[in-house]
Amino acid sequence: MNGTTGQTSHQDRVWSVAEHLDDVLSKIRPLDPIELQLLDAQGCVLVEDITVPVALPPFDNSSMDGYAVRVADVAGATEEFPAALTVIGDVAAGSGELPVVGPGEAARIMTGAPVPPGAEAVVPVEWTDGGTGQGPAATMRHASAAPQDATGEVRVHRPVTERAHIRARGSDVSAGEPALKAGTVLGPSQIGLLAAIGRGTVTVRPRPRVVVMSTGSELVQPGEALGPGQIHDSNSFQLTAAARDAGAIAYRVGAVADDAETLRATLEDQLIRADILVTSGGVSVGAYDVVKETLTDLSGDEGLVEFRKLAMQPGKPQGFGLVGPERTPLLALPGNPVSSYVSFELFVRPAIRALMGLPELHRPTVRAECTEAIASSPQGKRQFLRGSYDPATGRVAPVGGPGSHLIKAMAHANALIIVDEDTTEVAAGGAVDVVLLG
Ligand SMILES: Nc1nc2c(c(=O)[nH]1)N[C@H]1C(S)=C(S)[C@@H](COP(=O)(O)OP(=O)(O)OC[C@H]3O[C@@H](n4cnc5c(N)ncnc54)[C@H](O)[C@@H]3O)O[C@H]1N2
Ligand code: MOO
Repeated sequence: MNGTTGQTSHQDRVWSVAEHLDDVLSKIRPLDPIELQLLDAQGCVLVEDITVPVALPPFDNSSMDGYAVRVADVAGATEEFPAALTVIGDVAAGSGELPVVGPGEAARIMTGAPVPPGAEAVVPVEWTDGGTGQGPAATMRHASAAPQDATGEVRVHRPVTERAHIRARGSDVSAGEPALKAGTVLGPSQIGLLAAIGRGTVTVRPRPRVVVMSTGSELVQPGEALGPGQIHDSNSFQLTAAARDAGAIAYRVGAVADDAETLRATLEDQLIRADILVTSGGVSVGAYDVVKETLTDLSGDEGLVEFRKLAMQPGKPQGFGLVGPERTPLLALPGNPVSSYVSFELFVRPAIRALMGLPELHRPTVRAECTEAIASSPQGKRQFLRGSYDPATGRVAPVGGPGSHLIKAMAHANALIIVDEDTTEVAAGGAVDVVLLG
């Protein structure tokens, strides 16, 4: 499919960052919705409108630990001249059988417990003697230590108005009202609301499964000793972490050697569990750049991956296409560690978020004052330098140089400083756009 002629023309063309991103996003469709348990749906986009089935709160209940009383019984009460009421029992949260509060009576009631019939208000325990016959109570005595407090007499020191300290049925939300609209991203509070209205499952777009595969015969798993010429595989760890951070379920495949057959077989194996495939390395012009070699040669049935040059630094060589029977998106990122991470941020992260159907695909970008001069930036390329952004001052300081092997500087940065295509230098104090990495 992607024969020599097509390949040559693509090689000639230099793509802008925006063109490559548009091409990637134009080929990504949100994943089909599925029904998930509430906690599994965290961070996902709801695809159904949810209506409240029953009012919240479902019944009138107390907002205080105290005594459920009749208003007239405590009118004019003071500490000096308290209203003495007969305690007829306890109403704890979860109580099903409620005592009826008659004239001159009170029921001891706990926060969240249903207001018993006959009661018109709740007096907080601090406004009473707590049944001790002493001064104002600071707290109730535990039922296990003082079971007698559920009966006997309580002295109330202050009057209450009708409905005081009662949370009315439906005061939060009434039955039939919309709870959440389709398109809502489910954060902790939305999950809390769904649970409160009794939803155990919801229909959402699922988290994409991202398979991350690094390539390179020089790569050794961290924790293992290095031989001559070897380095530890850091990209697959960084990219897997980045995929999780973007909201995906990420699977890291150990580094694949620079061997076309192994790579092809590994890809075939991994397709089954991937909504998106990410490779690092092997996309440049070297003799062992096996990702490019293997994926350029896919038969039409297997899909099509294009390799292209971007007007960008780092991240010049990139591959993108759809592979396998499901035409799974594959992004082949350059192997230099900073290049692969910056490429992930710019292209893979938005793709993951598009698969999730999220409304905002991109990291926030702000305008910032650059604390140091940027002496030279390549003409015609969009450069992404690592930076440390201080939201308090709105200033960003470059961290490390432009080299795409500078792993430590990346780890000490929280932002990418954009030096656009037409800018070759930035004076100290000059304004730059900054991508906040969060
Ligand atoms: N003659 C040319 N050489 C190169 C060009 C070019 O245009 N002409 N482009 C350079 C640019 S820009 C980049 S970026 C890299 C991309 O190279 P590859 O994608 O083929 O990556 P590799 O050659 O496999 O590795 C590059 C570099 O990164 C290290 N690496 C790779 N994988 C990992 C990993 N998982 N963990 C840590 N480090 C990794 C690898 O050892 C190399 O040092 O090509 C330039 N060359
Ligand atoms: O463009 Mo490469 O990505 O500098 O290192």
